[in-house]
Amino acid sequence: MSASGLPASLAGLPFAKGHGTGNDFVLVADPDGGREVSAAEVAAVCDRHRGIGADGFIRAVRSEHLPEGQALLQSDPAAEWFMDYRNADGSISEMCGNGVRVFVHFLLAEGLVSLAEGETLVIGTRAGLKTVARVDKGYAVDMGPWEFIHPDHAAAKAMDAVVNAAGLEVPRPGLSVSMGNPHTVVALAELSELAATSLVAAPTVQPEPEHGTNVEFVVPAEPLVENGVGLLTMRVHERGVGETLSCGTGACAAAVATRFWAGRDAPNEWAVTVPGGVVGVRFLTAEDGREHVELSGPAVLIARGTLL
Ligand SMILES: N[C@@H](CCC[C@H](N)C(=O)O)C(=O)O
Repeated sequence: MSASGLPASLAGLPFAKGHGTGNDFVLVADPDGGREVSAAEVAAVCDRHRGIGADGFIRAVRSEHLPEGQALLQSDPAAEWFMDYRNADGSISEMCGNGVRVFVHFLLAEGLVSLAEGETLVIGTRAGLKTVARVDKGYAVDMGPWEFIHPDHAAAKAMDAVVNAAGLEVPRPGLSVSMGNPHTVVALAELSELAATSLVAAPTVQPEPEHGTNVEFVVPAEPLVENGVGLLTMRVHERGVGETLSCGTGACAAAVATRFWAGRDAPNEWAVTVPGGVVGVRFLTAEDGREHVELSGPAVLIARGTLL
């Protein structure tokens, strides 16, 4: 332990702090992959009282230095950089939608990549390759295809989980969706019900996806669609964190579930309002012929520093 109270192993480590719609991250550049971080180190840095404070910790490593990255380089040699993502408690997550935008913003600010208007950057993640472009108000990320988590999910079955949280009058039906990482989405009828739901403790989900789940409570607007865009308000309890101001993969899962519930005439474009702002979600047919989900939103860096 150093005098700062942080693990002594972290002393002298340069970092940046950033966020995407209030979902905040500590970012560290480790191009040669020599600076593995432990769960205890991540938890200490992300501690909001004794550390820098963040929902997640992101290490930028050249893909060639990680086994997961090497595998991705075989399918796309352009995937030079890998986003090594940890939740605030130190656990690993496969993917972070807000994080990947902030990650690219960080790589640009550090001069590690360039990304001109009209160009794209391919990033390696534990949920596969993600293609990122600059857009008007930030970055757009091709998040790849979505999937139902429960393999026995029948297309006719609108719900496949029962979710409970403090403040709900009765347990609610939910739908579990993978965006590379797990989500369970619950629709509520009223904004007042959303406000009354307590996310201090993790909601219970039955059956719970094998590796736990992030839980999104959504209130579809009435009317649902304005100028061709579906409108949702969402709060989220993130696996490995707690309630956060935003979750990019969660917003994608929320749009997937609500579009599924709304049926054939539901729009392909969505605006998801979270406590920290608004993110955009679009459904596109990609070059591989499959439906992909695109997430767009801002990315901000607020500070650079050195851990003591
Ligand atoms: N906030 C992220 C998701 C981060 C990972 C999540 N907590 C998990 O464990 O899967 C996002 O913006 O997608």
